[in-house]
Amino acid sequence: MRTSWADSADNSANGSGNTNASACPPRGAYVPPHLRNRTLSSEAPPPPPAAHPAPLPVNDRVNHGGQVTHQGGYFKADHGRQQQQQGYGSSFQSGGWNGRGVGRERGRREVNPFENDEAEDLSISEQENTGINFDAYDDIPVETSGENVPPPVNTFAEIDLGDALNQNIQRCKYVKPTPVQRYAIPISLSGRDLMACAQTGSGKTAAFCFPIISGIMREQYNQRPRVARTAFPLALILSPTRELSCQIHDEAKKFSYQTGVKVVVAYGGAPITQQLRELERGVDILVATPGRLVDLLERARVSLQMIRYLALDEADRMLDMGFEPQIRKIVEQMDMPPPGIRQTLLFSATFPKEIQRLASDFLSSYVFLAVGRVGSSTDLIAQRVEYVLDSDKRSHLMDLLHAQRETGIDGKQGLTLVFVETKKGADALEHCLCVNGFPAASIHGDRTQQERELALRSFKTGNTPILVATDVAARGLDIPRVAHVVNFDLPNDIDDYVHRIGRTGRAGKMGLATAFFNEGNLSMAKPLADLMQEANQEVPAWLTRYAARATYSGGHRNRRSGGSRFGGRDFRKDGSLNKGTTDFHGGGTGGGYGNYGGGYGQGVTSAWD
Ligand SMILES: Nc1ncnc2c1ncn2[C@@H]1O[C@H](COP(=O)(O)OP(=O)(O)OP(=O)(O)O)[C@@H](O)[C@H]1O
Repeated sequence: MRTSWADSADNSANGSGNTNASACPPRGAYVPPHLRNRTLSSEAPPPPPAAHPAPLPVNDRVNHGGQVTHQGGYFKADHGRQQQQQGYGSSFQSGGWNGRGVGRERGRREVNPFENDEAEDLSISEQENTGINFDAYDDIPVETSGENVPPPVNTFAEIDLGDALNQNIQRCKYVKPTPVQRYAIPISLSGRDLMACAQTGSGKTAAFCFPIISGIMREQYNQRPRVARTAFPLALILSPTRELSCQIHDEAKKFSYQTGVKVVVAYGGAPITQQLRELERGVDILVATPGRLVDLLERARVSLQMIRYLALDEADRMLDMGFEPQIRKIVEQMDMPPPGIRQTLLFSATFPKEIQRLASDFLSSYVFLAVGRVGSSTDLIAQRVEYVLDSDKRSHLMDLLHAQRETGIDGKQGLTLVFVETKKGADALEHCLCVNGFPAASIHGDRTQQERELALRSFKTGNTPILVATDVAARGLDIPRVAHVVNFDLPNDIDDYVHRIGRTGRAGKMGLATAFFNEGNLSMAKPLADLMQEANQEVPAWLTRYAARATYSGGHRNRRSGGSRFGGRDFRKDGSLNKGTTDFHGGGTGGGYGNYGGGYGQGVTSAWD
């Protein structure tokens, strides 16, 4: 009989299990708490040096040539920009598309992307999406700004996305739109540019995919240039990591099944020949990482001249110092139509003002949408912070993992994602966990793409229920059953923390996030304490003292200094750029929101590829 990993930890501690355990250095040799006779040093954090007395932290192109009308149950937009593009008709036939072959991808039988879902135990797949707790969203504050913002919808039925897409929404078991979808879909369908900031795990992928797919279905794009071996996609979706691009591709394929809209993915680390072959077979929506796309553009295998929709997922990350030059090259220096001709959709859970300012170069008379409280730190994610010395982190982590054996979800072991700062640190921790009987895999930028995919698959399936990761896995990844996120090493930036913990507590489900804090994380004390307080989490008194100390010593440089009720605030409202109007929706009690930090601190880019 196969024993569980926690059992094998017990066995190894008893000397009967893992023979590799002896290979681990003495500090790494794990002894479960019940077999030990000592208390953890981390349980009683040393008080910080006397702090200065300090108060405790308290708890436009609007009408771009067309009117948006609400006709017969769906939004119709007379996009002025479409008329500027040659060859774009607009005879949307509800439920079908123009000249697109149902069930065929340019002569090939279309693979049913729902096949695996249907083969799965129905009760599980039902739980995944229809089990979403929409009540958790009732009290969510929403802010829109910009001129003539189209009104939100309450149901998918209110917007005619087309029969084929509607069927796919049903196949996905999406019963009603999430808050970001309620607002973003009508805004995008009306043809407006959009900067959307909404909590992690709240359904942003569908929020930008549905309008793109529906738009392509509804219009005729039959006059694409014919240049041998060059692909002319109509939509480009960029994301910062290979894994996220693959995930968006998988989702987009489900949403576009039998619509005739063809989705292709291109990302680095994988052989380019296969991707070229796919592109040659035709592409409507290209999902890509920036590096591989630049390669394809330079080889003239892709032209952006027909791009009608540009979406940046994790847009703040895409426009920070690591990626901005590549993004500018793709968007501004190649042959992509300018803002106002193409429609641009930017999505993230975090949007620092400095990045908003950069992003506005890519947009035309856009709507800003903020949904939900800061980042993902809603009540759905229970946040804990523990004082743990660097030297105690491994044994403390193993204690947490050991304790989890007792608290499986629905009789199943939940998955645990452990974030570390460096690639070497990831390797070392994975090794230590494995030799101590905790089946772990790791993922970081020094791994081959094959190794990365293998690790992710093994984690998703529960074969290795622990994944040690750098920030390469911090954003966007939607892995069901991630019950616990451990910040073994805290990031230097509170926004990175928001994205990391957002790998749990997704789509209305509960999750747990534990952070190990020590003197090395002083700059995170105040933003972390503020964030936890805003999310109604218990802030340990010692963290409050560190936060006060950090404030007084000037150690706090994080960008979200003021705290905010929203994941971001429209930077246009701060200065002379404020031409639009602002609407607030829902959100329960008042309290307004403070400044969204401003300033853009240097991000840690080393863990990214
Ligand atoms: N309307 C809906 N009803 C039920 N489930 C939904 C709905 N929309 C999306 N989901 C599910 O919610 C989960 C999270 O969605 P998604 O990955 O798009 O979140 P996100 O907002 O992009 O998160 P992140 O900020 O981490 O990238 C997915 O499993 C998705 O299938």
